[in-house]
Amino acid sequence: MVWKEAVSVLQKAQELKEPPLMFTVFLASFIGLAFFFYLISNHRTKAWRGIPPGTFGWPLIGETLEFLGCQRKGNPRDFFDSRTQKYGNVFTTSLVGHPTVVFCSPEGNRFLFSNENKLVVNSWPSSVGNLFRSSLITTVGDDAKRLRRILMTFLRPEALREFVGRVDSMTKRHLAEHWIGKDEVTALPLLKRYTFSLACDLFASINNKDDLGRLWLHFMVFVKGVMQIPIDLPGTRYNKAKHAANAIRQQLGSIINERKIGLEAGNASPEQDLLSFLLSNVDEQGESLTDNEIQDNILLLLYAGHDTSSSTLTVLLKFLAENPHCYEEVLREQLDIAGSKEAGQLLEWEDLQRMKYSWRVAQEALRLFPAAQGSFRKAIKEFIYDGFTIPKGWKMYWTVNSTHRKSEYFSNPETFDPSRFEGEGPPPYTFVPFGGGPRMCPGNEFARLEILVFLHNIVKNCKWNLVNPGEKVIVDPMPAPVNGLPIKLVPHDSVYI
Ligand code: HEM
Repeated sequence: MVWKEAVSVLQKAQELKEPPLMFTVFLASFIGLAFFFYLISNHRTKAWRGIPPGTFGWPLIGETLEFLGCQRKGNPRDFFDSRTQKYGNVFTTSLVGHPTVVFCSPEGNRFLFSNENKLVVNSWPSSVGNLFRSSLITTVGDDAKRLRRILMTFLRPEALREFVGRVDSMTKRHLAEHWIGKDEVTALPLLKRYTFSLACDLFASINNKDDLGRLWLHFMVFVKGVMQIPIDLPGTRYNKAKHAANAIRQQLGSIINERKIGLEAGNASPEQDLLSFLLSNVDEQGESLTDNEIQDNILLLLYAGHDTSSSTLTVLLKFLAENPHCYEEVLREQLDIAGSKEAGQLLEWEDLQRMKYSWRVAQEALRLFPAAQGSFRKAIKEFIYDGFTIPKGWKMYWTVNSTHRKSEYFSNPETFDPSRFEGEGPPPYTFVPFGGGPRMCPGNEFARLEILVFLHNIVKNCKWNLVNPGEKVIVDPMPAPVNGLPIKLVPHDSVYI
């Protein structure tokens, strides 16, 4: 943003015939200071004894712009590959204002996942912390364990199995409204709408069109500001996200108040959605979540839960169009399941367990285009890893981009091949789309549910062809085809919906 502002001042000055003196002084000072700090910061890595090699980049912003830039160009691995070639599988950089050590190997993943609360704790950039306040993502140690236990009462398979039929009927409605009977659709925006509506319904029974629409508008602004340098000035993505988060909290606050009344009067059920679960559940100390904690955690789950699944479904549709033999195999599996059901009978949890090939296809999509790129940790004490010192307080980052497309772990890594997940599957800690250890994604079963139910219903109805074969996929912040994946729908002769 600092650059953007400097460039816009520069453009304004260029419109004048002669640059004003103040501007010249400002620009010279800016460049001079930036260069001075750049030199200092590049030396700083050498000032610490025994830390992994690397550079800190620019003052404040470090190497964040290059890190984000590689993602937006569709090549998130470039940032890591260029550094691991120079420095090895563990290197130092500076991201979002912090010195950060990046771990780039299955051993590094295992180390970070298994040392949570012993040597490291979860630690997102302050932009994320400020936006999500008291939610799971910003808490560590016993507080995180407590929150996770409470959230898992809803997200664990035993609870989710009760919601499969509801997800199936919502999916059928969504397809009938937006896909079936259309010649051409753009997949990504529709899938975002699908996963967002599903999450709103299952988390807080928000299904009225006006409420959903209002929440959606705020959410689109919010999502863009989460992984940004936290410059809180009017007009920055981060500042807009803060305002959007407040509006979302307000909307959730009213729903919480209404629900409390409904639960007391017996007009709402304690099992109807996540919100009811949270209002009705107490931990072992007999405490339940405060209203603020509920708002923050629902905001987090809506954020973590809808863009990730819609991104995965979109790339999945792309791969199935590009690999007709995989599509045919998924269709065969899903028609087998459909054939075993009575007319009008909805899917059940046991049906999902039979979708083995379809899930391998989804895993292969998650290998090639993982929805989340990695996550941050912080050292709670100084320790040695692989002969290097990691100072107390420093950040660490693990990333899917260091293993998912490496030929050491995946033969022909660029080829879409779901069969690699047969049998024992990939070596441990190489395929990590949901992370691992105590901070592993708590929504993985929920994501599997949405993805498989959608796949079941779409393949039963149609095939599809890409309007733009070879459409590039960028990562901003999730993988997304640049044009949102327009596809031509080709209905089957018989309709199975
Ligand atoms: C394809 C879909 C998804 C992918 C690839 C994914 C991936 C991830 C990853 C990599 C993490 C970070 C783990 C770490 O810090 O080491 C994470 C965290 C998280 N995810 Fe997911 N996720 C998905 C869907 C969901 C869904 C559907 C939900 C909610 C229902 C969800 C909720 C969360 C939450 C709350 C966290 C923070 C956990 C913590 O800090 O302890 N995710 N996810």
